[in-house]
Amino acid sequence: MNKAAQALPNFRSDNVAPVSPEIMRAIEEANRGPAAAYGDDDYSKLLNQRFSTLFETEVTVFPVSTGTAANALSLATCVRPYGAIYCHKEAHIDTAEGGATEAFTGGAKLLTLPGRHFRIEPPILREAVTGAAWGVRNRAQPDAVSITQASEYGTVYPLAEIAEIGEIARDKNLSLHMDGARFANGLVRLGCSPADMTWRAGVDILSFGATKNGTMSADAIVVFDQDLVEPLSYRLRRAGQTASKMRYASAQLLAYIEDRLHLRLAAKANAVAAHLGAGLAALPDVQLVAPVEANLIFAKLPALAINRLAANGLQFARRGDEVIRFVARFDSTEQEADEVIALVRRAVAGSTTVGVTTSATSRQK
Ligand SMILES: Cc1ncc(COP(=O)(O)O)c(C=O)c1O
Ligand SMILES: C[C@@H](O)[C@H](N)C(=O)O
Repeated sequence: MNKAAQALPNFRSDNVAPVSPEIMRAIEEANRGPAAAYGDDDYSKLLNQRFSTLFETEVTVFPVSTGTAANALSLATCVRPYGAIYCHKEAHIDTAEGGATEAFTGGAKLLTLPGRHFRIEPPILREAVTGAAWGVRNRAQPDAVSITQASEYGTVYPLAEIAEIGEIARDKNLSLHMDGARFANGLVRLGCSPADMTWRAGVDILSFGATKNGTMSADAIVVFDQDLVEPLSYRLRRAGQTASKMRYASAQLLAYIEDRLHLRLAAKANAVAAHLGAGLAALPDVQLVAPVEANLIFAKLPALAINRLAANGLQFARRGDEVIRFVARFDSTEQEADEVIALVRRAVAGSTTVGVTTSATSRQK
């Protein structure tokens, strides 16, 4: 990448974020002398207690290294090989995890559903569940519902919607999984407690994302339904997700929830996203595809404009010809957002000029 492009703000993903200074200090602090392996260290032994306090109920916590592992192993623990999982048609478990859930469940089927604002709509779910081929041997049998909070398009489920989805799941004895890759961003948006956004609304198992929000490849699975703990523990080991030097992931996760750090970091990302989204929405020929409720912005603009932005080296993800995705991080700034707004303004103005030709490669996601 040329030097000019390197100087541009990077809103490609929260996955490009550095590790937050607080988390680096926690790693440094844990890096002293030998420590027991595979979760028997002093940091890992504190996880259940500290997370049970955070979630105001008994939970069991398993550090994992990726969100995909968290999702696939969570679902594998509550879904039979001949089972089915309801998820939104834009769900990450269906669109971007290489079939991990299908693999780790032993072949479960993802039943994708439409839904406005990129969220599962309870009436649509209820209709699908009610009309499922229950007991029909040649059809996958529903076992779970998976929702993403905040969603893949940066929208956030209101508590009442989660509770309604939880009720539908419970009525049909389905497990409810939450992909919380951007969990803290959702919490900040709602201003609610972790308990209210999970188990109180019926969530049985949570992919607790932290990597996008400041940790170093340290995510976790938080289990509310304690019947899932034992089978999950075996699945984690056989999947290579029981780290020998678990102290480093555990030290990070403890620091991440200490003194509301997770909320402080997410709040910074959400605030910059709101600023960037408002600035883009005010531009001619630019429309937001979804409300900005977390740290992601999806905007529709002329394909030529996106090509120009790519040609200039701006880092972003793309959804088709005319939709661009920007993701704000805990270390993003409003100044960087203003720079992107100015670049988009010029790109759109330039792209509407007749005869504009660019050889930019459009960058798919
Ligand atoms: C909504 C969502 N869920 C899950 C994941 C998977 O996380 P990872 O890339 O760490 O496997 C991502 C990706 O970053 C994501 O955006
Ligand atoms: C690309 C996608 O898989 C990743 N989760 C991101 O949001 O950047």
